Amino acid sequence: MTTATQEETLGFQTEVKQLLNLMIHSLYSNREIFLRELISNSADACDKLRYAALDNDSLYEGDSELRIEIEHDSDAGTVTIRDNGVGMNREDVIANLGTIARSGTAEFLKQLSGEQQKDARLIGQFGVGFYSGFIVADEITVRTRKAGDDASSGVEWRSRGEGEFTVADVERERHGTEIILHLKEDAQEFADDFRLQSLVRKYSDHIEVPVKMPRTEKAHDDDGNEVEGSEVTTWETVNEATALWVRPKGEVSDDEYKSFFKHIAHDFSDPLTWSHNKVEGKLEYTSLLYVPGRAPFDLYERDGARGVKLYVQRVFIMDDAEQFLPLYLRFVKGVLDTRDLSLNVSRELLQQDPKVDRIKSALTKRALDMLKKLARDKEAYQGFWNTFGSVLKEGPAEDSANREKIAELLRFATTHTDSATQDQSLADYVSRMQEGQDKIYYIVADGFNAARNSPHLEIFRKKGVEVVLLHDRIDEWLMSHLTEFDGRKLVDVAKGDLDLGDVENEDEKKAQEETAKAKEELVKRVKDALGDEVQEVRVTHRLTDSPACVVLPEHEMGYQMRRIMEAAGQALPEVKPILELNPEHVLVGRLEGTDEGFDDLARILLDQAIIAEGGHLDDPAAYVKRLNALLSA
Ligand SMILES: Nc1ncnc2c1ncn2[C@@H]1O[C@H](COP(=O)(O)OP(=O)(O)OP(=O)(O)O)[C@@H](O)[C@H]1O
Repeated sequence: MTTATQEETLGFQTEVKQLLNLMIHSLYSNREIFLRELISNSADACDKLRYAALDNDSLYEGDSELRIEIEHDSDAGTVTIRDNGVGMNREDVIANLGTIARSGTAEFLKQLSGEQQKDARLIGQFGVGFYSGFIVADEITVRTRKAGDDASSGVEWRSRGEGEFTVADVERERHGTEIILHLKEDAQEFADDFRLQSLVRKYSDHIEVPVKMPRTEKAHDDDGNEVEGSEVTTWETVNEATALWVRPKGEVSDDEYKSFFKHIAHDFSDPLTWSHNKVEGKLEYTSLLYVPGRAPFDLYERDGARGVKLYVQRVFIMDDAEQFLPLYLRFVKGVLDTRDLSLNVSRELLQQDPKVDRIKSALTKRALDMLKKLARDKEAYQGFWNTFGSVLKEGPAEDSANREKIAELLRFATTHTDSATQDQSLADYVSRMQEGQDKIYYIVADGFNAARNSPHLEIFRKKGVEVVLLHDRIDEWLMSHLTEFDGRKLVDVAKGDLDLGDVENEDEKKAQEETAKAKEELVKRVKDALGDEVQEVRVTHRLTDSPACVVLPEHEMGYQMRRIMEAAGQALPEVKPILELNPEHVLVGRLEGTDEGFDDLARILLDQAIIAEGGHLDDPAAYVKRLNALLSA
């Protein structure tokens, strides 16, 4: 008998209430996942107990055969999931089953719209865990006791999922957790042996902890009739119950790999690809790495979950061991099982162990190779790139040792396709380079159209020289660390002097020099008119349609990065642009012939060039006034 004392009723945290509401509604057609989620939690609880018991055997309380039991009562309409894992005390229960302690949750919930399909996708990204029980149950009872505590420290938690829950102290002989789902009227189908067994096989086959279900048999008399009262119940293991990564590759089916991914990543959708490796020799480890099909909700959260599930000789040590993969591969999920670390390893110890670095560098290579293989399938890779490309772009800055490998995996929009889709590799670009071209050209702007229509591209389009079009926030940062590819320099077309190499012939170069000479007087007048608004004025041949453009010195921080840093509150020293004039343009010709109003026209050309660059004018009203005066003259 359990006598409940110290009963108190508490409210769910607001986020839990919101999540419950939306989840029940939007996951209706995915209802069966509740079982996978609850089994996953139980398996984690068993893993945690095994780990804690390494130091203190008595935590097993004489019951070291870790297992999960599932039973149902079709008359009562209940399904029970029970484990002899680590269990929870009262405090744990209130914290774990009453709140969501992940940062970014509130923002995530704001994105949910009430539109079923969209929300189901988003909630899948978030991971619903324990609360998914309420998709099929209108009441849940949890009974639990922390391993090692007294039998009197059991806790009972009850809730109808409607905003509050009740906790009470109960006597509990067994440690571990029991979750009783009181099925909703329309979910009674789950109180069925066959249904439950097939769900366990479908979702939880590869979990190392055995999942057991009871089988009751009755004896039969000589006439073949069942003998009353002769029932014998045995607990049969329903799942395969061996750790999937331990099995040889050839024996694991794609479906098994996929469902294992869903277990470790708490993801609803299939992974894009995976890589399973057993390494022997100096380092000994088995790794199974996955690229998910979609981004988790906290991909850009500073403290978002990342890293692999770490095992030492098959014993679970920790989730999210972030020391084994670089930050730019934070989307990779997986398992690492090694003999090279001690079972007592902690997060702090991981940071000091040189073997960790060696494994990290090996796993990084594996992950990059896995992406390289994936890239052979253009369509699948595009899916990957659209989801995780901007994270991979952090790579060259973070991991200079693998810079070239990462560079091969990058995809860009370029003037070759003139489309915003980032689907061209640098190798594609190099294969199309013009005769005499020895550099890879790129432009960085705030948006795709600003990049594509930048005046800086005019000469490149005229000469048929391809330019990489960059506009992601990270792009300028990326390019500041990616200065070469395949022996070719990467050059920002909006910085420094224009150098088209041998794409221009000697005659053209000579003609340009002559024009520059002929315009020396004009250049000087413009510089005098603009004063220290600009650091230099010169004529250019990079323009065909525009009268002028602004250029930055070669090693200056670009406009995009400046704007991002300024928006983040960083004070930067002011930088004056170089104004370049197109000597062929009619407005420049007109400027040359102007005396009165020269300063205003020169100023208009400068302001326009800044606007075309995506920049902001210091005094936009003055610009409009000057322009209007000119238009109405
Ligand atoms: N069977 C269980 N035994 C012990 N603790 C449990 C059990 N089920 C849940 N918990 C505790 O409750 C916490 C919350 O569970 P929940 O499923 O909501 O989230 P999670 O497992 O941490 O995250 P997610 O499932 O999204 O990865 C768990 O982290 C764990 O500490």
